[in-house]
This record gives sequence, C-alpha cells and structure tokens, in this order.
Amino acid sequence: MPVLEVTGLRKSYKDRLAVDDVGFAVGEGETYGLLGPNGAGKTTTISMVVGVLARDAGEVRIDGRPHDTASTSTKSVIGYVPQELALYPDLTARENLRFFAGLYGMRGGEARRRIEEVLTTVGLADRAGEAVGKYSGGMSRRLNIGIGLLNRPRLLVLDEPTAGVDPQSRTAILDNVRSLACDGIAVLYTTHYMEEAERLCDRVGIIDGGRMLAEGSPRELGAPDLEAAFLQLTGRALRD
Ligand SMILES: Nc1ncnc2c1ncn2[C@@H]1O[C@H](COP(=O)(O)OP(=O)(O)OP(=O)(O)O)[C@@H](O)[C@H]1O
Repeated sequence: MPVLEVTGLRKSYKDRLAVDDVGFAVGEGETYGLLGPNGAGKTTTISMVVGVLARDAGEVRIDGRPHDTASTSTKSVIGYVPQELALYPDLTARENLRFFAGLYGMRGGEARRRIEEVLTTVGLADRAGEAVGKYSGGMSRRLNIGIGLLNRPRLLVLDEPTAGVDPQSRTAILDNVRSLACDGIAVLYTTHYMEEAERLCDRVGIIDGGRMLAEGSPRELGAPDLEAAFLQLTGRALRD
C-alpha cells in the first residue's frame, strides 16, 4: 500500500481552475517529483495533500486512511516544508526547533534528543547556537526541513526546497532528501529544475495548467531528457 495516494484532486479559486483531476501515489522510500512551470498548480496540489487547503473534489489517503484539513491522526505523520520560511530570526536554530517541537507536543529529554538528531541530519549542528537571522538562505531552508522532520514523518512534503539557494546548500538538501528516502520516508517535492528531478526522483509527474500531463520514471519520460519531454508534451519550454 502506498504511503500517499491521491485521486481526482480538484480546486478552483473563484472561476480559475487551478488543479483539475490530479492523481498520483508515493510509496515508502520513494521520492516523487511534481514538476511544472510557475502557476502549474504544484503548490495548490501539495497544500491539499498536506491538508492546509480544502479541496473541491478528490481524495487523499495516507497509509490507506482518508485525510483532509480536519484529520489530526494522519496529519501527525506528515512533515511539511512550505516555500515560505516560518522561522524566528532572533532565536537560534536550536531555539526555533524547541519552539516547533513544543507545538508537536514533544517535551523534555525526548525533545532535546530529537532536536540534536535533526540538527545533525540537516548539517547545522555546529551552527545551532547562532541566531537564525544571520543564516544564509540555504541554511534557513535546511532548518525549515529540520522542522519538517521533527515528528519523524512517514511522508515529507517539500515545496521547491532548492529554489534560490546557494550551490553548497542545494547539494546538502539533495543529499538529505536522498538519505531520508533511504530510511524509508516517502518524499513528495515540487521543483522546476528538470536536472534535479532527473538526479533525485524515482518518479515524476509533469503538471501544467492544473492537469497531470504525464507520469513515470525520469527514464520513461526522458525524451532525451525531462526538459525535452516537457517541450514535447506542452509545446513550450519549461523555463520560459
Ligand atoms: N490564493 C489564490 N487565489 C487565486 N488564485 C490562486 C491562488 N493561489 C494560486 N492561484 C492560481 O492558481 C494557479 C496555480 O497556482 P499554484 O501556486 O498552485 O502553482 P505553482 O505550480 O505552485 O506555481 P509556483 O511555482 O509559481 O509556486 C495559478 O494560476 C495561480 O495564479
């Protein structure tokens, strides 16, 4: 059974149909990339998957259980890393993690241990005592991923985690995602970097105008690469 199963997802903003009959599944240890240009419907899709946005139609199942904005038991197994950073700049990385651990109901020794584990995972252990306001964009994003990992999610959802970050952090983030998938976490992430999706994803879904145009492994879709596949499917270059 897949960790995440999405069927017939639909969402309109007033009269604009942003997501139209989108479906896909992500299994344990699998990395699934949702690929598409700006405005394709990626953020709307994953917002409904994590349950921060109500859908108009369709179904989301986590480990076979129905999931929506009101589901607390399934929400607790999802780690969500939004595009917008939600960090307190005056607090250190460790203090930020402590705050979010508290929101997850983690306390005392359990919280302290998990925070140190997460800091090591995202490669910030030696900078954990610094105020986050002094962090680079890439380091902040890594901390955001750390927050998403605090409650040991079964499904980690990342919205454009490498957009606008320095090359060193980009590599660190990609290595992180790879090793999380090796640990059995299902990873769903959005990107418009074709080359990154080719390197990282077991499967990708190409979305445009709110519709899933094609789905498969990068090799299956490669014509000869994903960039060309997108061009073939839509008649447009991805980054125009
Ligand atoms: N809150 C909103 N109100 C009205 N329209 C919206 C809203 N959010 C998104 N849209 C529209 O819905 C469509 C899909 O947007 P969405 O943000 O899901 O795309 P995206 O693929 O994530 O793009 P990006 O890469 O720019 O984040 C776009 O046409 C967008 O303008």
